[in-house]
Amino acid sequence: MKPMITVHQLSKSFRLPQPAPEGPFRGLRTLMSRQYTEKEAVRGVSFSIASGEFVGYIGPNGAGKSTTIKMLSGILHPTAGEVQIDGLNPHRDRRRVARRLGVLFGQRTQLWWDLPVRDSYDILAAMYGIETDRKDARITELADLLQLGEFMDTPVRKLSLGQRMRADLAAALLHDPDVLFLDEPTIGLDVVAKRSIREYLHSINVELGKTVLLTTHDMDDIEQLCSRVIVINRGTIGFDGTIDELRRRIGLPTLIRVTYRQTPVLSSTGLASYDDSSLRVTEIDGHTVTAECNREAISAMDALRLLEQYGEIEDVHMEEPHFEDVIHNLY
Ligand SMILES: Nc1ncnc2c1ncn2[C@@H]1O[C@H](COP(=O)(O)OP(=O)(O)OP(=O)(O)O)[C@@H](O)[C@H]1O
Repeated sequence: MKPMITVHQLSKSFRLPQPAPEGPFRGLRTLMSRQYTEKEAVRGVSFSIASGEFVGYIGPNGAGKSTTIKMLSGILHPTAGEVQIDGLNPHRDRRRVARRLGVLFGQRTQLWWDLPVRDSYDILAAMYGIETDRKDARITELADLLQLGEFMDTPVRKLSLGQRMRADLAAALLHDPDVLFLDEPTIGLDVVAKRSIREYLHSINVELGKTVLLTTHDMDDIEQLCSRVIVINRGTIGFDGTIDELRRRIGLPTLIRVTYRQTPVLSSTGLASYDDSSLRVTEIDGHTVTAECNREAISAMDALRLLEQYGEIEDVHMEEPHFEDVIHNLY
């Protein structure tokens, strides 16, 4: 599939005034200083995203996510490297790229706070040069998809956070862009609103075929929505692949909890015989034994066969490592 977004050796450095020595008016003296330090926020980042992909762009605070997104959308000039959105350069072709891009910042709205939602769409449509007929059809379509009907005539400041996010999502989609940059679209939402936003995002990708780049600290968003994840840390890409590949790479163990019909013939001295890298018993509680299984080294079936030697198994429970824990290990 042809690439929709191409990023090649992208870098961004910020020049910061060097802090003045301790003393009175330190802040002011720092501002006046002619000495600078360079902060390399993004360092030689390269990736390519195909049309129709849904990609998570994640990393700890200060990793360089927003700086990358700002360069991708033409807001910031890179210090080095190149970006192409469907073959266009966001800095040289800013207007044309803006028509191809929809951007949602969960932390701040692009709607007019005191105006009814509908009026914000009118203003945005005028800014994008969308004709009245097309605009009306588009708003009807989006109101239907995102269920905006009940608050279309309500001022933005009176919306709940979940409603506001849906209204903002419609604003990002109004000009029918091919690519969406979503920055924390579920931030602050309760579980019900989160679920509905995730469903909308899924259908925007699957039904409308939009290419989506999602930045979030919510690992459930990533796990439920993204086919691929790119991890940035201290300005460089640490991982680019599927969620399964990421799990395998981090190699956190699967937990197997086995309940035997009788007390298993497994004493604390017996633990040692399991204690290799593939299967390690971590707890014995009455009839129940918990073991950590390294799925790279041993299959779940073989692990169970091993555990079967110690009694007749009544029940088995398996727990994959939480994605949040996987990511914690990566950061
Ligand atoms: N305009 C700026 N001037 C100076 N430094 C900046 C500027 N913008 C970002 N930085 C620095 O660049 C680094 C990357 O910041 P960025 O906002 O891209 O991180 P992030 O991954 O989006 O973080 P978060 O998850 O906290 O939003 C940080 O150290 C930040 O302080």
